[in-house]
Amino acid sequence: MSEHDRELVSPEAALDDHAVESALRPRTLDEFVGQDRVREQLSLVLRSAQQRGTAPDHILMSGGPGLGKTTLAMIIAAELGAPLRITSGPAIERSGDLAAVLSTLREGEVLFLDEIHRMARPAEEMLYVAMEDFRVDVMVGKGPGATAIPLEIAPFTLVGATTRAGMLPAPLRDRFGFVAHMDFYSPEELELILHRSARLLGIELLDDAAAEIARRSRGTPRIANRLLRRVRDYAQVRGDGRLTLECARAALSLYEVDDEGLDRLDRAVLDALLRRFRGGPVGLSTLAVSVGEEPETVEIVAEPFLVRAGFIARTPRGRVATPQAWAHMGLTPPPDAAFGAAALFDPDEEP
Ligand SMILES: Nc1ncnc2c1ncn2[C@@H]1O[C@H](COP(=O)(O)OP(=O)(O)OP(=O)(O)O)[C@@H](O)[C@H]1O
Repeated sequence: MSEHDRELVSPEAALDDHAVESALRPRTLDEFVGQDRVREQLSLVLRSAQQRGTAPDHILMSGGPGLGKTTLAMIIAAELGAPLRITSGPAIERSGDLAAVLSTLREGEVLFLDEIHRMARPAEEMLYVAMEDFRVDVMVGKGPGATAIPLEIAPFTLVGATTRAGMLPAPLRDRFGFVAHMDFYSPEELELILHRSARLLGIELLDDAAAEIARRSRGTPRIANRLLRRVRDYAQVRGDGRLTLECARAALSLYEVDDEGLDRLDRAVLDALLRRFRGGPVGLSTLAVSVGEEPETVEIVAEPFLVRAGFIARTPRGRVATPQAWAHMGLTPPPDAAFGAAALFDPDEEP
């Protein structure tokens, strides 16, 4: 897959998208579309803390890329009227990196720690203490003579985000008072998001075009907004600027987003699963190698949607294609295809 293709269909943010993405971010909980349960729960956590005049509990958000975790972190800070500090797990390579952030927090500040599961282990331990006791133990000296000097820090609210809640060590997970599970968005919710974005970008988006783009956006607002921009390009260059159903269909097929919203990576995964592994069961790493991707990319970017859309089932023996996958790819399953194993599907189980 070329970089260009990946940029179009991947839920990961591409660099030049950031300016537009931040312009399109909802600023308040009321403007935030969908995730109704999370919104309601979060609103209670925030309001009650405000009434008590204390910092709210630490908040963990789990969910795939592009579902709105960063947006929600910004909204949390805005709703609390608190400053926001943003960092990420990979940026914290040593506990000293974390100590530098924690010791400069202001009272009530919201610290957004993206990809929290990728933080260095020693820093994790420092974070436990900071979250619970608002203290960091700064190590002075080395070897047997090293001493820990406790340093008080201002009470703050940690907002952690992860694509893999299951990978967080239990002691860290347990220190969050509230865990928000972000799910894929329904096509109706994505339509609302698209209309809102079109309004902000000054684009004339017709209802049936919005429905078409929403249906093909893999349940992900970031993808919906990105496809909207590509359909806009098409309408501008080849049409009269209005985003009609015809424009949407033509542009999406040009960019190889299929009827179900599957992109090149999704189709490569399905193709390998069906043709090479006769529908499975096959392990995730083997599947990833056969499409030339990291297992993490297949697991986080492609698989959740393929499972959700009913093309793949995760079974204790590996990934299995469903009859719907064979039909979608226009292939006939062999007589011994392992559909039966799909009955063992348990969404919480990691084969
Ligand atoms: N509920 C929503 N309503 C409207 N727009 C949304 C919503 N959620 C996300 N978006 C849009 O999608 C884009 C991506 O969202 P965001 O950056 O918050 O995702 P994320 O989950 O933090 O992804 P990543 O983990 O990859 O950074 C934002 O620019 C925002 O415009």
